[in-house]
Amino acid sequence: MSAQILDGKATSAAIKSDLTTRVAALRERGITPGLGTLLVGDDIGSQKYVAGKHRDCAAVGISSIRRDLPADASQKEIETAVRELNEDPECTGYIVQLPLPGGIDTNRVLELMDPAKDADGLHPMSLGRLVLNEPAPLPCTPHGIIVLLRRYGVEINGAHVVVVGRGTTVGRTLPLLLTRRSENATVTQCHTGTRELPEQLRRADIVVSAAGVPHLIKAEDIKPGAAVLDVGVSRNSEGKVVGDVDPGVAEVAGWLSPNPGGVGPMTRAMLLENVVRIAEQAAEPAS
Ligand SMILES: Nc1nc2c(c(=O)[nH]1)N[C@@H](CN(C=O)c1ccc(C(=O)N[C@@H](CCC(=O)O)C(=O)O)cc1)CN2
Repeated sequence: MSAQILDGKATSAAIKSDLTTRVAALRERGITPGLGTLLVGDDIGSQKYVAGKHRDCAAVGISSIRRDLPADASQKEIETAVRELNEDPECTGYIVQLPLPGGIDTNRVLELMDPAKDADGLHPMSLGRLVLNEPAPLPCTPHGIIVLLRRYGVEINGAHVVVVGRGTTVGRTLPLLLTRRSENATVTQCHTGTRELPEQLRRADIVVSAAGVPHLIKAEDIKPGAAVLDVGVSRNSEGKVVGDVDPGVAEVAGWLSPNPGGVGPMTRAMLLENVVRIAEQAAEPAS
């Protein structure tokens, strides 16, 4: 058996094509959505991701606002850039690329963002609204995972999902989305401190690994036919991405997201979706 590939590249291309139409409709009404990014430092991965986000914007007709600061930028300089993005009328939604350099108070930076411009769903107000089941921009990677599973007809309703990882962008937030009534999954959250991880994995219908530990997830720990999504990013000595999932998993799983080419492109597509939705909502405020 060989797993069906959950192709994030192809799926995100289809989503971007729909978004192009929605952006054109906004532009016809004189509204130009603009994505702002704040990137601090010279981490190769973060630079690549931000560059990719702006390429995507150009492809769908969203305008781009880039603020890049050096790795030694102070807390105050970063906060000033956030305030400028809050005030910039051309920037209708923005993100602070994570992680920020060591020594920076990330939560303080995120708290300063205008929640009405939160394109990442990571502002404390958005996260609180998600917990409370209120409408909010959804965090891009978890949302992308759910859209990818749905596009390939993987049953989420009633599934037992094991999420490996406890970071804000995936591990903490994905269980919040999966346990909504609309998804109705049962979630076990694991992390690098979990004892007996293989036993947990073997019970899963869907495994999502975002631990950042190369080849942590082995074929012998996967239930035959399960869906496995690889969100882990480590880099080898040539700078190439190495995922959390061992290549042998392809022989046991029913579905597998490649890495690269799986969840990453979906993350970018969901960011565009948030930017477009924020602009549409601002154009037609709820009565
Ligand atoms: N503010 C945020 N910071 C970070 C987030 C986030 O959602 N918001 N998530 C990750 C990084 N990330 C988005 O910013 C991201 C990761 C991966 C990709 C992607 O397209 N990856 C490609 C491979 C690219 C490569 O070779 O490195 C793929 O998987 O095919 C896009 C965005 C942490 N920070």
